[in-house]
Amino acid sequence: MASYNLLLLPGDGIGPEVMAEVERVIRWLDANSGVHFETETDLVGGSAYDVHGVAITDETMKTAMAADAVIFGAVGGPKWDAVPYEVRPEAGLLRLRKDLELFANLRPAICYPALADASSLKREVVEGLDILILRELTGGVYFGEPKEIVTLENGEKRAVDTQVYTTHEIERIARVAFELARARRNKVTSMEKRNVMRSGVLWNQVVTAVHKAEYPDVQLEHMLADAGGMQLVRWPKQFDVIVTDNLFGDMLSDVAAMLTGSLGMLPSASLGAPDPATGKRKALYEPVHGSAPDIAGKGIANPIAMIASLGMALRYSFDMGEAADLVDGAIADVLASGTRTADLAAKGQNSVSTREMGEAIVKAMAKRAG
Ligand SMILES: NC(=O)c1ccc[n+]([C@@H]2O[C@H](COP(=O)([O-])OP(=O)(O)OC[C@H]3O[C@@H](n4cnc5c(N)ncnc54)[C@H](O)[C@@H]3O)[C@@H](O)[C@H]2O)c1
Ligand SMILES: CC(C)[C@H](C(=O)O)[C@@H](O)C(=O)O
Ligand SMILES: [Mg+2]
Repeated sequence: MASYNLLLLPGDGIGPEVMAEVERVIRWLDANSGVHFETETDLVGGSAYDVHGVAITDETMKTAMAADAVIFGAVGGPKWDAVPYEVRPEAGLLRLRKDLELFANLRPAICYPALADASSLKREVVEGLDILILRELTGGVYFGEPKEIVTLENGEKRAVDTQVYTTHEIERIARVAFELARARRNKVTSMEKRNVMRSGVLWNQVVTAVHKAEYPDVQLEHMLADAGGMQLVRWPKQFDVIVTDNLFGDMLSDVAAMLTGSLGMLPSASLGAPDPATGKRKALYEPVHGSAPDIAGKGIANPIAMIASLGMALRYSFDMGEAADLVDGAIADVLASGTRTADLAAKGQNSVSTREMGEAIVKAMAKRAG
C-alpha cells in the first residue's frame, strides 16, 4: 500500500483549530482510500518562538525537507508584535518557502455554486468563477537584499526593501503558468508594473519570450497590476491563470478571496521544481488566510480553505485525483445543503462551528464514496 509522510504545522491563532478538521479528513482517507498517511505534528510561528525562541527550529526544517508534504495552518498574532523581526512568527513560514525552494504558489479562487450570493459582488459577477492566481513565492521584495533599517547621520531612519528578479526566476514561474493554463482554459494574464519598476520590465520581457518560444498556443495578455486588481473585482471571469510576483500575488489573492465568499475559502499549494531523478517535488499546502486573531479560540473559523488545501496535496503531491475530487465534491455538497460557518452565513442565518463543518465534510465524503 502506498504510504506518505505528512508534517503538520498548525501554528497560531485559528491554525490549530482548522488543522484539527484537516486531521479528521486525513484519518478518514487513511481508513478508506487505500493509501496510508503517517503524520507528525510540530511547532511553527509564535508557538515555536514561545518554546524555542525562533519561529522554526533547524530540527523542524529537517523534518519538513524529508516529508512528502507539509500541511501548514497559519502563524502570527498580536501576542508576538514586539518580538525581534528575525524571529517573528511569519519568519518561520518564509524560511520554509525559501529553504524548500517552493517558488510556485497556486491560489485557486473558486466560487462554489451555493455561495454565489455570499460574495459582496453581484451574483452574475462571481457565479461559476474558477480562476487561478499563480504567485511567485521565493523572490521579489520578500527576499531581495538589502533589507534593513539604517540610521542616517542626521538621526533620521531609512528603511529599505529590495525587489529583485532574475531571468531564471521569471522563466520558471512563467512555464508553470503556461502549463497550468494548457490544462485549463488556455489563457495567461501576466501582471506587473513595468511602467514604474525595472523588475516589471524584465518580468514582461521574459514572460513574452517564454510564450513565443515555448507556448505560442496559449493566449497571453499583459496587465498592469493595479489595473489587474480593479479588473478582478469588476469582471473576474475574464481571467484563467494570473501570473504575478510575490507581493502583487499576496495582495491580489486576498482580493480574489472575497470573490469566493470569504477568506476562509481560499486554499493554496506551494510547489518546488520536480527532482530530475524521482519526479517528486517538495510541497507545502496552506490556506491563504492568516491566524485570524479576532476569532481565534472561539471555534468558529471556517476550515474549508485548510481542507481544500489538503485536497490540493492529494492532487499535486500524491496523484490522488479521485480523492481530491471527493474532498472538493464533499465541500460543494455541504455548502449546497446550507451549512455555513459564521463568515459565510447571511444575516440572521444559523451558523455551525469549525468542528461541525469538518464533521459535515467527512460525512459528505463518506456518502459520496458510498
Ligand atoms: N499563511 C499565514 O500563516 C498567514 C497568512 C496571512 C496572515 N498571517 C498572519 O496572521 C495574522 C493576522 O493577519 P490578518 O488579520 O491581517 O489576516 P487574517 O487572514 O488572519 O484575517 C483577516 C480577516 O479574515 C477573517 N478570517 C481569516 N481566516 C478565516 C477563516 N478561516 N474563517 C473565518 N474568518 C477568517 C479574520 O477573522 C479576519 O477578520 C498576522 O500576524 C499575519 O501576519 C499569516
Ligand atoms: C504571513 C505572511 C508572511 C504571508 C505572506 O505575506 O506571504 C501571508 O500573507 C500569505 O498570504 O501567505
Ligand atoms: Mg497574504
